Amino acid sequence: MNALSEYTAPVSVSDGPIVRTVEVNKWFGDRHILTDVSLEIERGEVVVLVGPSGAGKTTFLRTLNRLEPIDSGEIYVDGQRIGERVRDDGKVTEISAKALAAQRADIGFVFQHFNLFPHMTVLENIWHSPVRVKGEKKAEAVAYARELLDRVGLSDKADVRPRSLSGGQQQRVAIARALAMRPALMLFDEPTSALDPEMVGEVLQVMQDLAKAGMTMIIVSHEMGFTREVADRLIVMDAGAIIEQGDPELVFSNPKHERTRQFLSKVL
Ligand SMILES: Nc1ncnc2c1ncn2[C@@H]1O[C@H](COP(=O)(O)OP(=O)(O)OP(=O)(O)O)[C@@H](O)[C@H]1O
Repeated sequence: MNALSEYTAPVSVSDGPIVRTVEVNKWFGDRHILTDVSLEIERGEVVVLVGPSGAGKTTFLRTLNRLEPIDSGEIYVDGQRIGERVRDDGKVTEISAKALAAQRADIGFVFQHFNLFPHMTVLENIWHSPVRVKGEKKAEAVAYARELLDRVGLSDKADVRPRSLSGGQQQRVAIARALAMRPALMLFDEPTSALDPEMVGEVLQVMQDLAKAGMTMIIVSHEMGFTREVADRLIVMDAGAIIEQGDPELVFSNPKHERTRQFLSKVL
């Protein structure tokens, strides 16, 4: 499989952290799901987010591209406030659906279930959004889609339908599809947890290549071997809050929080 070494990040609009959240709070009904989550992620950083079931990891990822609106706090991606604008009088209002779609295009999202379009070929799945959403020229989008397919080791599958691929192959296509939008940031929500064990390695390899190529990544995963090798930072969430973070090896060997210790004893 070719390395993703030629990945080119889009031109950034700012020099600061690629992600900055300030005291983000989220409620579902009367349940407080995210509590004052403040976080900065640097460009090129690979962060793995862990925590027990229900800790709020998925919800947090979804707030980053506004799949979930927040109740209070601020979220900036590449210096831009996501989904909201602050009016001159200080009031916060939602941006237009079109402006939000443009912001979302900068954030690649890979889910547990790949949700490829079944009626399109593998190649069409990859170039479709850059043409439809970003207005790229078809010939260029197709050429880049072929390049990405090659980089995830699936050049020979360009013209087949997703259903004829294995789960691991489909997830690699989903990663290529997200990369086709030339995102500034990639979010992964348990990308290997729905796969048969023998498929996990090939997907993690693609993610590792991407990390080496300098992509900024936030990954929810319980793959601690991968985390040890690839992550710059491990963040532990519990009950909607960040309780601990740091170099994965240090957190593994010397967890500061009892809840971290309990969680790690189950996954290490
Ligand atoms: N749309 C929703 N409406 C109501 N409650 C929700 C909704 N989505 C998530 N929740 C609740 O929010 C809490 C956090 O869920 P979330 O999926 O973010 O946790 P998680 O850390 O990703 O868990 P897991 O590891 O099980 O995926 C859970 O208690 C969940 O039931």
